[in-house]
Amino acid sequence: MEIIASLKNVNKIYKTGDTTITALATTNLELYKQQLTLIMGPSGSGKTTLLSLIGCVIYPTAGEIYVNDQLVTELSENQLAAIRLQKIGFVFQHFNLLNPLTALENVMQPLLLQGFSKAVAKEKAEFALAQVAMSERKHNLPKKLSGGQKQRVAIARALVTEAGMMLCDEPTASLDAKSAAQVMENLKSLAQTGKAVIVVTHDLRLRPFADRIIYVEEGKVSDTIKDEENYK
Ligand SMILES: Nc1ncnc2c1ncn2[C@@H]1O[C@H](COP(=O)(O)OP(=O)(O)OP(=O)(O)O)[C@@H](O)[C@H]1O
Repeated sequence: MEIIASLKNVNKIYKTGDTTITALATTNLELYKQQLTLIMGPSGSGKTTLLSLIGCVIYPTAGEIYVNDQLVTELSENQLAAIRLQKIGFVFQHFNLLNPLTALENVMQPLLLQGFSKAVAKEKAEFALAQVAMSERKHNLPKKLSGGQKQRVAIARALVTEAGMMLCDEPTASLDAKSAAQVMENLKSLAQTGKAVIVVTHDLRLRPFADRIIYVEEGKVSDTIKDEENYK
């Protein structure tokens, strides 16, 4: 299996006043292409911190992070922003679509930011929308779409740049069970096309969709669950 990102002796410690919070204890981890990896854990356990580190959103307190064999922890904020735009797709719980724009225009946005022409952006955006079965709704504004449909547009927007890695923070938390299953099926088939799809969730019902599950409990990463009672 091909590695897309790795963490070597990485930790993240927050200091506010007199208190020190170890959001992520020292972690060694490799993430792979062509896999849907679930990062699971109770509220406040460090899942978003781990995802933000992998996604080049925050710097670790110590350790090294590699994305596509590039040591990203030595890069500047601007260089990290460029990596996020080109190499990583983000999907959030609340979709974060731009309301005045149609589904198609929303998906074109990251490509226009990257400097693609409108014609090329449109062609690529239409292909991405087809991958999540949203072609028929491409001219709809977000307010005319259901929650599940909005999330599929958000997934198309995350994959349109041909990012190798898709990072999803609670992508199904606002959805009913049927829409959540459809979104997870979409993400799973994207993993099968070669992408590394990494999904943070506290919803244990999503486990059947995963190729791999990583548990984060009290800032510690492991491949086994300690106490299911803490997950809600
Ligand atoms: N910017 C910050 N400053 C101080 N403490 C922080 C910061 N970000 C996170 N923390 C703390 O680090 C710990 C881990 O937070 P994190 O958001 O990673 O957990 P989580 O598992 O994603 O939680 P949830 O499921 O509730 O989103 C928590 O104790 C949190 O309060």
